Parts: sequence; C-alpha cells; structure tokens
Amino acid sequence: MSKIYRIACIPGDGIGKEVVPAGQAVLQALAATQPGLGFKFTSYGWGGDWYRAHGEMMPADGLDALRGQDAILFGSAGDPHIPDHVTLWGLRLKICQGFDQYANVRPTRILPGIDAPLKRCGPQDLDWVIVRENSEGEYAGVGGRVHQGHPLEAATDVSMMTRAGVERIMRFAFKLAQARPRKQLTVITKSNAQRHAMVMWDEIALQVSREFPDVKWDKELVDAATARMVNRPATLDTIVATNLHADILSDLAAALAGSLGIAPTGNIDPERRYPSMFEPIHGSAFDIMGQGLANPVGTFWSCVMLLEHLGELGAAERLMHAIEQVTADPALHTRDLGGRATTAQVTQAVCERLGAAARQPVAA
Ligand SMILES: NC(=O)c1ccc[n+]([C@@H]2O[C@H](COP(=O)([O-])OP(=O)(O)OC[C@H]3O[C@@H](n4cnc5c(N)ncnc54)[C@H](O)[C@@H]3O)[C@@H](O)[C@H]2O)c1
Ligand SMILES: O=C(O)C[C@@H](O)C(=O)O
Ligand SMILES: [K+]
Ligand SMILES: [Mn+2]
Repeated sequence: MSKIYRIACIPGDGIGKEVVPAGQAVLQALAATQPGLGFKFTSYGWGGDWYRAHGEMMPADGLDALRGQDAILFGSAGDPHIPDHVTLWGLRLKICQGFDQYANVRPTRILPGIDAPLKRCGPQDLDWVIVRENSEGEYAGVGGRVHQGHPLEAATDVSMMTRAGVERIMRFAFKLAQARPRKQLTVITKSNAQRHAMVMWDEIALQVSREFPDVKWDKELVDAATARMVNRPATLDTIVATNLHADILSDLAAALAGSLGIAPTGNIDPERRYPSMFEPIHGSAFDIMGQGLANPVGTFWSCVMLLEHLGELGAAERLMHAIEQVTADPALHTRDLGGRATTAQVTQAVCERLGAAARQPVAA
C-alpha cells in the first residue's frame, strides 16, 4: 500500500534555508528508492523575510495551515536584523507551544568518522538522549518589564512549572529510558538554589520513578552535570532536564560529539493531537549563512527522527545508515568538522548512498 506523507517545510532563517531543502532532497531520494513511500511537501516562507513584509514571523492563523500535516520539518528562527526574542517567540516557540509539543528529544552519538574533542571518549562512551521539557519552565513567557529606560526599571522572566507539566515530561523520559538497552535515567536539577519549583521537580521525579521499577535513575545538579558529561560520559544514558537547562546541555552534548551541525531534535506531541516538528538543534548560523557551508547532517538525522515518528522504521534505518556512510568519509566533511565539503556535496552523497541521484538542486 502506498503512503504519501504530508510534510510542512519551514526553512525559516539563515542556514535553515540551506539545510531544509537538503533534508527534503534526501527524503525525496528515500521515496524514489522505496516503493510505497512518498512525501508531499508544502513549504512556508515564514521567518525574518516574512516579518519584514508582514510585521510578524508567521501569519496569525499559520498553525491552522500546519494542523492537518503529518509532520513539520523546521530550519531555524533567527535573523541578524531582528531581535532574537522576536524571531524565536514569533516562530519556533509559537509552533512548539501552540501544538503543545512538550517533549523535545535530542539524541547524541559520535557518528562514524567524526573526530570528537574528548581524548578519552570513544563512540561507545557517548550515547545519550536528552529530553528537554518544551512547554513551560524558563520558557513559560511569564514576566514583564516596566519603567523602561528609567533608573527604577524592572524586568522579570518567571520560570513557571506545573505538576501536570513536570509529570508528563518525567513519565515520557522514564518511558524512553525504559525503551533503551541500559534503562537508565539521570534527572537534572538545581534544587539547591531554586527552592520551590525545582524541589517539586525532584519530588515528582521520585513519584514517577515508582511506576518504572526497572529503570535505574539518579539525580545530578546541572552544574555538576556539565563536568560529568566531559569527564564521565559513559555514566550517562537518558537525561531529562528543564527547558533551559536542557537547551544548554544539548549544545554541549553536540559539541562533545563533534559539532553543533550534526545534532538533531524532535519537538514531539506524544499524544499525537498535533503534528510534531523536527529540526536540527542549531540556529541560523549568521557567520556562515548563504555560503553553502552548513552541515546538513543535523537536519538529515532529524529526518530520521521524523520517519521514526511516522512509524517508517525501515526508511529511518536506511537513511541513518546512509548518513553514517557519509560521515565515515572525511572527504565529505563540512568545515565545522574540519573538512571542505559543501552542503550540496554532502546532500548529494547521502542521496547516492540511498541509491538515488539528488533530485532537486540544493544551494551550492
Ligand atoms: N531552533 C532554532 O530556531 C534556533 C536554535 C538556536 C539558535 N537560534 C537562533 O539562531 C541565531 C544564531 O544563534 P547562535 O549563533 O547562538 O547559534 P547557531 O547554532 O546558529 O550557531 C553557533 C555556531 O555554530 C555554527 N553552526 C551551527 N550550525 C551549523 C551547521 N549546521 N554547520 C556548520 N556550523 C554550524 C555556527 O556557524 C556558529 O559558529 C539566533 O537568532 C538564535 O536565536 C534558533
Ligand atoms: O532555546 C530555544 O528555543 C532556541 C534554540 O536555542 C533551540 O535550541 O531550539
Ligand atoms: K533549529
Ligand atoms: Mn538551543
């Protein structure tokens, strides 16, 4: 039976405009070489350019256009000429929060051929999944600013956590840990300094842990967790953390695995009420945008997560295998990995490993 998945593509800004078309090209190559699998892409030109033309990052009813799609492939929100909080809240967070994609899943591994910076850490020592709470906490959006420019100016960003929000992300993380071979979860906290919400976070972790007696779990303060990631990476497996803590830890994780350009993410609605959104963890990369230098691997790996979410496990495996064959060849490394390959060359190589020629031109 032939299945055509409807995928909304939102390249956004900066290198998002380079890596999302690359992601579409490899998905198209997968479909071309796998009978019964197809994609119908719809692209949305939302982001900084849209903001310049319309005064908003995406249309007010933009979520309605996405609602009926099977998944979303996202690039980045962030434009050098628009404040970062405007771009982020106007696009990425509008979608993540609007569709209650409360579980942000960020796997990290050292892929074949990648020269990771830790000298005592081999690929077998670093295989993590960071689960980022993606709907509240430090990103609740609660706060305000008064008396702007005056000496008594005041501003707050209030981190807000709810029992329902913490319970659901803990349950998701324990379940994910349970499904992985080591059945091991580390709960990141900061309940020494943050004595209200993070204490509740810890208590809920303990409560939820009782539903998963086969999962070994421990707790680590976020500052100590950074040192543990560097010094004892093999002691970690699945990790759950608040929105901001996990944001920071996941960039560190990506760097320890070789580059920010490789790391994928899924913004998941586990209840499947809304489409989930897949994107590389990196941003617009102002310093390299428009030059064809962006590493598309983070987007390709995000496409693997997208396929897994759709239940296309065979296609996901084929794509991951093709990605790993390409990273294994240093001649196909982009500049962030110390190589000289372009976005287009890496994309072409992945399409070829899938047994197809790249079907659509990708910016050189
Ligand atoms: N999900 C998102 O939409 C998202 C994520 C992160 C940052 N941002 C936004 O992007 C803008 C820039 O943020 P930043 O500089 O802090 O982070 P960034 O991830 O854009 O870039 C950080 C560094 O990593 C490099 N890098 C990132 N991705 C790469 C890739 N695929 N290939 C090669 N090199 C890569 C960049 O060149 C840069 O030196 C800001 O507006 C920020 O708010 C958006
Ligand atoms: O924190 C964010 O939401 C933006 C970006 O840093 C990300 O990781 O997606
Ligand atoms: K991104
Ligand atoms: Mn981030």
